[in-house]
Amino acid sequence: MNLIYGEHDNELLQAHAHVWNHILNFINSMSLKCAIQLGIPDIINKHGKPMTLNELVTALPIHPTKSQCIYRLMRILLHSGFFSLKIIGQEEAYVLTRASQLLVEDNPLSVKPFLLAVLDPILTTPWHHLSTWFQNDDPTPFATAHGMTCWDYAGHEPKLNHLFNEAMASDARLAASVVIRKCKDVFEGLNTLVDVGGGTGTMAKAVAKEFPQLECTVYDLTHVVADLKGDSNLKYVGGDMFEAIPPADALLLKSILHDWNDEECVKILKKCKDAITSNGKVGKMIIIDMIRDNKKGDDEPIETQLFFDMLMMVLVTGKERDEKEWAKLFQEAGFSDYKITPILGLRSLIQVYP
Ligand SMILES: C[S@@+](CC[C@H](N)C(=O)[O-])C[C@H]1O[C@@H](n2cnc3c(N)ncnc32)[C@H](O)[C@@H]1O
Ligand SMILES: O=c1cc(-c2ccc(O)cc2)oc2c(O)c(O)ccc12
Repeated sequence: MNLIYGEHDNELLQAHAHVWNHILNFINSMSLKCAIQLGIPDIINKHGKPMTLNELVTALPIHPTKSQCIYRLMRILLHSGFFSLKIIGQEEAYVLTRASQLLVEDNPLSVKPFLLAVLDPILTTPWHHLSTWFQNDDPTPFATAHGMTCWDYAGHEPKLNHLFNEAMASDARLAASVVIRKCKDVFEGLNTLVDVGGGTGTMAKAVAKEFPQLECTVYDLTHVVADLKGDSNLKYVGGDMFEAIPPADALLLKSILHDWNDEECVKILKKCKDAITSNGKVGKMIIIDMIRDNKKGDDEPIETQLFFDMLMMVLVTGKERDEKEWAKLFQEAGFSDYKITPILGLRSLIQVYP
């Protein structure tokens, strides 16, 4: 190999930096996790005005020998856009950015539960098994790491069940607020709705509150709904969507189909079709999921889609699909038409008709 680059020195150095940035990329995630665990966004938020380094260090629950290191943690988080600096008198002081506002505990749309779930060792360990998984016949790197599926593990291990349900609930709060404001008409004229794989019911509760005439059911695995109590127009039912789905005018499937491979999705969709066409009625499915965009555009959304797709491969048997792939699933399960409404950035609401 020719190691004398001469006029290509610049490209060599750029390539070197590119490789190092990828090797060390985990430092961004881990620094952010540390800041969240120390409560830094909450402390700055509660301070109510820009916070100097001294004020921050004094407020933090850290050992005095580590005080000198906080500015280094803050420096990398400033660089990655989680905090910014304001000049107050002669001093610089930290303020939250839009990104760190989404990590504050009392923000109802907080992404903090997701961060704590995705970066928990239960969900990061499978990444260390990715190459082994490529060489064996396990269904997922999660199964290679833990010896069972993510769903079985959550059924046995309350910590994962709790982390996962909290994370999904935080996402459901965001989705519910947008869907109810922007797509109210989707629920009009319905008498019954089943939220298939509805988790602990955050989305269904919001819909049930907005539409008091609508009878809502949250249908999920028994370990997820076992201790949950419904109210006037909301109930919880435990069961397996691969076996049967309670009949309804409409079925909601939010972040469900991206968890499963094509064969599994067609099985679920056929059960959905049975549920919305029972008793001679013709209902619909309301899917909220990502539609992968194949066009080259803004770099960040493309990278986010690729990250989500890898997440679905490593933790579960799923994938993120483009419109053609979605249409193929609907057609194979016997549905005749669908309508896409883009609502949440990369995610869309898809109404699917038998
Ligand atoms: C990614 S979460 C989505 C939760 C909720 N729909 C939301 O978006 O907030 C997937 C859900 O599917 C449920 N699930 C997994 N396998 C299932 C099955 N065989 N039958 C019913 N629900 C299942 C999980 O327990 C989990 O609550
Ligand atoms: O780690 C995740 C994250 C999601 C997720 C994140 C943000 C959204 O807007 C929707 C979904 O979904 C997951 C999922 O469905 C799963 O089975 C495992 C992990 C994750």
